[in-house]
Amino acid sequence: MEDAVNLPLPEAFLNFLHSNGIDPSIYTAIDSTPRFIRLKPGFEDYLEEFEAEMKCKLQKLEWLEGFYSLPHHIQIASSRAYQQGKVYGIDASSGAAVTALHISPGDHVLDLCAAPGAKLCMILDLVGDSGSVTGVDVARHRLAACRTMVQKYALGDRCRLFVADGTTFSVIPVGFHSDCISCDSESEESLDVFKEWTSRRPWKERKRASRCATPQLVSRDQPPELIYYGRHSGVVGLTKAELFKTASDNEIASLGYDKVLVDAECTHDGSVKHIQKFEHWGWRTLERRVLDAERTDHLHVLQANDSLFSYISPIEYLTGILIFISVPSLKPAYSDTNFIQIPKRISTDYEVNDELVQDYAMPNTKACIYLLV
Ligand SMILES: C[S@@+](CC[C@H](N)C(=O)[O-])C[C@H]1O[C@@H](n2cnc3c(N)ncnc32)[C@H](O)[C@@H]1O
Repeated sequence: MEDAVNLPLPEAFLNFLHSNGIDPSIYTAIDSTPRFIRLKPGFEDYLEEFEAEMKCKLQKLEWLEGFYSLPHHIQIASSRAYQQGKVYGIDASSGAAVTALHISPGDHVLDLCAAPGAKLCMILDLVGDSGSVTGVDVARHRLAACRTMVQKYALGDRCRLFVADGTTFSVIPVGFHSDCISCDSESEESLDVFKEWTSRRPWKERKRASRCATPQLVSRDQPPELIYYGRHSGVVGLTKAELFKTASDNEIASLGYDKVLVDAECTHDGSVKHIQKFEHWGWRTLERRVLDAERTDHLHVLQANDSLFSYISPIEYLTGILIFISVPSLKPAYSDTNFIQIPKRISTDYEVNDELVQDYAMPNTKACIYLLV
């Protein structure tokens, strides 16, 4: 462990790392942070072309199908394979989280913190032609980026994207509407069925976007806003009333999503990389940008809400596994609620999957995947 006193990190951050037993040098050792790509299934033959173009050799990750590690300095965004949607930039930790969900073809998956969508794309690749993925995110601008990604990789056919707060989201899975839903009223609105989605943004959405000078987060009580749906996502042909109908207490047991992913915090390779950007921006700006009390309070409310309550809403819809990802974050140091402690509140229900964590964990980082079964 490098002598912490010699590191350029702000003192408050060093104290936080120290109290959580995290080696501070991982944040300054940019050269040793691993980088990964995933090949889109079916495009394995492009590996050699990609290596030749990037002038580097990729290392296959034996424990994670389709994943390869590459030298940290390689910028994949300029490669043809990336531009043509054959290669994803995605951390191995994200891949491990998705793998832990054991997704099978045909599963209906709810991704409650979906943007920007690396895991959602991987899940879409796994659910095949009979499953579906419902992606939800509280940040409209981030979910719009997710929509772009889903379209770039031509994966949107069985996908729906909702801007909504995951703690209150209650839209039922694809395919259950015809069995259980009866419209309350045959109003004109309810007869207005969803037609095939078009990339031309409706007038209402354009107006809303133009009103938002700053990125917008929706509030808990705002109704979900559908910003994308594929042709076979189960939306086309439904009325608005059918799509947004909430299940009754009796129906809830039979209307489960097969798997639910709650990724409110970054999987840890991601969070380490975010912090490392301050090596370029200047560590002094970490104080201003991240440790600023007002800003941190806002983040804390957002994250604490996720951490504490997200699993409550989806659990009603759950027939499979809920995976809850936790990583060390800045927030505990600046709030009363310690993020790391949260799983203890649900200690009777979870299993820590140590093996998976060890496979990809960077030294001294306490990342855990909690599986609620
Ligand atoms: C770590 S990122 C998710 C990364 C994503 N799963 C991926 O693989 O690309 C966390 C996301 O959670 C979203 N989020 C935070 N609070 C939320 C909430 N209450 N409901 C829905 N989304 C939320 C944030 O807007 C952010 O996009």
